[in-house]
Amino acid sequence: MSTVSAELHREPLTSSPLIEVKKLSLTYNSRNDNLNVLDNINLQLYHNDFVCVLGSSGCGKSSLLNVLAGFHQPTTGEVIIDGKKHMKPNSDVGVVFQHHNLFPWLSIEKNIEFGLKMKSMSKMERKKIVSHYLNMVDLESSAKMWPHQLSGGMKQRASIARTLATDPKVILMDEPFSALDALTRENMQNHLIEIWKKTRKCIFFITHDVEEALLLGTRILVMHPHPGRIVVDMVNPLSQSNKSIEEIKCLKEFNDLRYYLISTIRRS
Ligand SMILES: Nc1ncnc2c1ncn2[C@@H]1O[C@H](COP(=O)(O)OP(=O)(O)OP(=O)(O)O)[C@@H](O)[C@H]1O
Repeated sequence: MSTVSAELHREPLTSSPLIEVKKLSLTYNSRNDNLNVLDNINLQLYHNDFVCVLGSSGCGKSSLLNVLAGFHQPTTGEVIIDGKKHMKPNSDVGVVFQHHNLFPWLSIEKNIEFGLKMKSMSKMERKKIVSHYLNMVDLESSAKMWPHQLSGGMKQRASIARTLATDPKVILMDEPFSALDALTRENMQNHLIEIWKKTRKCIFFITHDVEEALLLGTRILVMHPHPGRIVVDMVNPLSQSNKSIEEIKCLKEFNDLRYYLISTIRRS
């Protein structure tokens, strides 16, 4: 690596972590085999963090996300969210998957409203929140449409709005744009940056795309496999830039970091 300095993440002086992962390991047990997928993961996530997670296929990224979501229990160690041990899925944690999981029998606005009904909110409150998030993801004119009438990018925007509407403390995203064409993907990246700037939600975002991580993340993690572990946890110096995506891609620093991250992933 030439000019790039991959600093370790430094704790912000002002806040305590929103999420703490302590000495976490995960083993999948099957009849014939035990697969040690995650080993000694220690991680702190803060309010305002946009953490992008990179690593070769099978290194355990989704397994880590599943533990953070509460879908899997760690074999050892623990996940603490806002001071409480996290044991099962709850409204503190929102998840956006690679393929949207909108209910096909509900309109877009009803999909976004769904989680709010679960929270027993008044109709007026629900209407206000749905309208706010429809506006944030630029889908006001599609409010009455059904999921099958929307493009792939619009469906993912609706999924993000539905997740945001319930006001989770953290949003976990598992390759949310990987099924989209290049142009839509770039559009979605711009949307997500804008949403993050407005909400400053803690986002944990898995991607295979090093450029995407550099364009979106305030922090970048790289995992290596066998067993899955974090080998890089760095602040992304490009996240402070006010430049456009196109301008950032032309920077020497962008290309140096890209080269550094790709070679680190390849070394696994
Ligand atoms: N439910 C499960 N039971 C048994 N093994 C599993 C299970 N889920 C994942 N694995 C295995 O755990 C390892 C890590 O898988 P995981 O999906 O977490 O990796 P990943 O880094 O997200 O991969 P990809 O980038 O290809 O999505 C793989 O060897 C996978 O086969």
